[in-house]
Amino acid sequence: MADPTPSDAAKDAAARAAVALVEDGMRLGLGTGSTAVFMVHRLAERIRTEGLRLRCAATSRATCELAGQLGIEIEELDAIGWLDLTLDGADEIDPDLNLIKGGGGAHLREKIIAAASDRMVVIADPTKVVEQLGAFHLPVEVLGFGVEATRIHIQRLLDAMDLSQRPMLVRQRDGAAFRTDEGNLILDLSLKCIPDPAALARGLNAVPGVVEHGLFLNMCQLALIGSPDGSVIELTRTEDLT
Ligand SMILES: O=C(CO)[C@H](O)[C@H](O)COP(=O)(O)O
Repeated sequence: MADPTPSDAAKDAAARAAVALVEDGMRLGLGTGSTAVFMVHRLAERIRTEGLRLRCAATSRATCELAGQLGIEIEELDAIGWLDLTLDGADEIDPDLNLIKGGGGAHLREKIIAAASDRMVVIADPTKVVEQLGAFHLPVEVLGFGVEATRIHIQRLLDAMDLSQRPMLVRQRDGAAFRTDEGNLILDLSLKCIPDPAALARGLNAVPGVVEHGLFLNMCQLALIGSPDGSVIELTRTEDLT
């Protein structure tokens, strides 16, 4: 196996800190992505060594498969009902802990799981912390049916909001359109910056054919930012401190 990179060490540090928040009997949401992979491994370790009894729901097929390989039983969200805590990665984190997610194309299930949790804790390396959201492309999951009409609606919305935008691309993988776990397409929006994420979220939510976008606003209560030296910084929302 390749030596761990500084970025791996940072992700693992954040993952360890997040898994330390897990208590026996909890109902957990397990996120998706390379940082979440470290978290699932660390969680499996704690289950093995401490015999934690947990009920877990996964945000993607990939996480479900990994958890299964590591001996973590995954249940349907509806079988559990509600979750105490969700641990997930992010593509960008702003000072209010608003997020862009969906780099892995799993943001639909990720948002449903996070919204069904008392608490969402995000884990990341320092490259994900930004002053303003938008340098990372914003993923928008759309139905395949009428995708061109949906694209035109979104373009009009972006024009009306004066959000500069390179051509909106249907995400590709292995030479074909990428399909999400739900069988939908993803449009990646290159916006450079998003001055008013709430207004953009409202606009996207109103477009027929949009299934879910990657803006996670007011959902995350704590971000754990790992560093390659193993230290972890905790970020909380400024409004939660007052
Ligand atoms: O939203 C996600 C998947 O849809 C991931 O959490 C996000 O892309 C971060 O991934 P990584 O930890 O690999 O950087």
